Amino acid sequence: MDEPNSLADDSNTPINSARVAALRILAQHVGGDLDPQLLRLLSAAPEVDAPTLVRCASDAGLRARALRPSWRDLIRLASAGAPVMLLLKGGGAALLEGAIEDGTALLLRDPLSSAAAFAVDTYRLQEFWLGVAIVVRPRRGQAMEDAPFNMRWLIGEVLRERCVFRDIGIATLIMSALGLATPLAFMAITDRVLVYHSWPTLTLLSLGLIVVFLHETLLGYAQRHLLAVAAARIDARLNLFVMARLLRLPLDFFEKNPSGEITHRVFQVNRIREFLTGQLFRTFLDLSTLVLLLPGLFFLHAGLTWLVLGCTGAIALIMLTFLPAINRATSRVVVAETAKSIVLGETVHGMRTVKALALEPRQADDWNERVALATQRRLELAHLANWPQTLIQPIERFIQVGTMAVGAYLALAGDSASIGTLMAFAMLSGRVAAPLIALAGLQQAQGEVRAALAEASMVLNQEPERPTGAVGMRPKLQGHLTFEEVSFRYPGAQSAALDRVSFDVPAGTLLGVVGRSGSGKSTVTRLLQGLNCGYAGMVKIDGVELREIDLPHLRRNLGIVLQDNFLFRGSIRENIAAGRPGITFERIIRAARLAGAEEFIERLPGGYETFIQEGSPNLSGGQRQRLAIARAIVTDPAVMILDEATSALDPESEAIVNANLLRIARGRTVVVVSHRLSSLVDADAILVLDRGQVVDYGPHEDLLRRCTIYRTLWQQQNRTAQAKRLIDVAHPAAIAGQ
Ligand SMILES: Nc1ncnc2c1ncn2[C@@H]1O[C@H](COP(=O)(O)OP(=O)(O)OP(=O)(O)O)[C@@H](O)[C@H]1O
Repeated sequence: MDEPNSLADDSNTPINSARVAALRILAQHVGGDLDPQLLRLLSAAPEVDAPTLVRCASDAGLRARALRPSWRDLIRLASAGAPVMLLLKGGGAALLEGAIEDGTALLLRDPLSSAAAFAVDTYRLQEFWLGVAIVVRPRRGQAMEDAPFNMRWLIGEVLRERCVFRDIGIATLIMSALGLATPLAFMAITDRVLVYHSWPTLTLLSLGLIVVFLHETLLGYAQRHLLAVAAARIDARLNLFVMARLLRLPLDFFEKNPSGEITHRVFQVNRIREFLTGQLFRTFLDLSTLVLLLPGLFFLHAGLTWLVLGCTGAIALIMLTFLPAINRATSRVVVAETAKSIVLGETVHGMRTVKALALEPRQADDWNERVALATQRRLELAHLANWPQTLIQPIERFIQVGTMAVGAYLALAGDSASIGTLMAFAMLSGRVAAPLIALAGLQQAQGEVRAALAEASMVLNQEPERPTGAVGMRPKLQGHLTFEEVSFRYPGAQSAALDRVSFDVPAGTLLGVVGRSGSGKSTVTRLLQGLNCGYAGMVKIDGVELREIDLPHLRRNLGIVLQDNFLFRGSIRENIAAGRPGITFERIIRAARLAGAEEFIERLPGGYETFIQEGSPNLSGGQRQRLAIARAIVTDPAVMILDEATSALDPESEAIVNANLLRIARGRTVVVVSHRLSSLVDADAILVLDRGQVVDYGPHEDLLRRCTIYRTLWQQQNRTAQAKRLIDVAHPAAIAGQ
């Protein structure tokens, strides 16, 4: 049996083999299936760290977590039989197989060998363990992942913390029992100490109260701490859930809905969570104290207790009467607030255009209008909500003060209640009424929450791009593209974007796609990326229908460059690697060189480590485009799609990209959508589309001869180019003639 250290230092196997093999074993253990292509990339990577391993497992739909467990945690994990990998120093890994019964040693196994597990104690482990463990758990049941986002689902999530809530509940009950002590002590002081001048009773009561206060303080701290922990955990889970749901939505959804509206709707989840763990939970906690307080009140004075309950019932009635109107007003506020967010999101997102077109006044007017409407709606709600509050206030005051007056009247009329009893009753009665009033108040909050839930579920309950858990085929792609009688209509569109489109492109072809605006060029590339699946006919890559192919696998094998590419915040190196695991720095440099980006990257002060801001304002359009090309080719994809990738570039940048295009195209299929036909002259074949139909397919010279649309487009562009040349020539002459 090899010592674990030797796993890391084995010079015959790649440095990451142990970690990759361990990940594969963990995934198999929980019924997962990792993409072999991804595993190959990982094996070749310079370092496979914990976040990379977690990401790979998550890519395969598994739930993985990196932990820093203590020895006791490791023993617990081993005893539970959880599939766990320990990361070793020097890049190695070991599998946690079990623990010796007395907890003095763990059983580890080499993932690269079939030899039996070996035992290590805590001291030995520290020598070669990095202190990090990866735990992989099976994906949740499909039904659970696809479960609709609704109140039931949310309550289920909240109840996952039921152990914490149980502890909080116990603390609350003890506190409410202790809370009875104060009024009872006052009662005793008034009725016994003051009446009989009893010093020993006073001392005893004082000591007792100090103990009670101490316990109350400690329990209060524990209660708030537990609640904060539970709320934070629920919050974290909700946030993960929201992102997971957002990421699985189809692109169509984001194109149809303004980003401000989506963000606003999604944020409603936080309001719902706050309600569940805040107002709702606290009300139920307070209600639970009634179990002790109500008998206490009845014990003190039954008649007055019925009076308090009667007043509380009246308050509830008032609130319920106003409830429907308040709910309607709340919905109107939510709609107005959403409309506000849309303008805000649009303005921030399109600030460049706003500035360029001097649209500030228009945006400001739009914003002012929406703010005015939202303010009006809020005022209407506040005005309406003011009524029940105004009506309730005297009843609340009566509960606090009136019961005292009624009690005094009863005492004068010969009732047996003592002054101390009345004081104790007055102190307790407020605490009984408050949760009952809050319960009625919940009804109002519930209306707001229901509106927020409807908002959030409009986004979170959208159909996903692909059914959850669907893992399709993962063939090794060569790049043979086939469209067979493909027809496609965008949802809600009047006419078809593609109409019985058929063509066949052998692997390794440089294919140009041309046509007038709206002819369906981009739609062809969208279907190839699996962005829209509701088409008729067949789209095949290497003979496999696209819908059969695993979507992440398909997209990993495609390199996409669009007209306007989004670069993320981070260094140039990170942007080219684009978070893909296993990309070496050499590959990044090679991709940058091939894309013609190397020369400008090296001139930047930080080179590959130069930081670019979101949207990359510190780069020119040409530089951004070359980076986008480098990002697309860094994984050496079988198919590259350039959709108007050079149309926004200046002639010099365009010339650089075009000069590299033939080099980039070597060994892969490249689909170039371009309005500039001159950049497609060297293409192996050109597909001419018009109104969603294939008009012709062939090399430039043939099309020029036989395809009228192509010839017209070519002549139009040549005429423009000729005119430009004439102006260039005429201009200096004109200047010279002056
Ligand atoms: N997301 C969408 N929703 C609805 N209709 C769309 C959508 N995208 C495109 N279309 C419509 O589909 C048709 C084909 O559009 P497509 O973008 O494929 O054309 P194109 O040839 O790439 O045009 P351009 O050269 O102007 O980019 C057009 O009529 C367009 O209006």
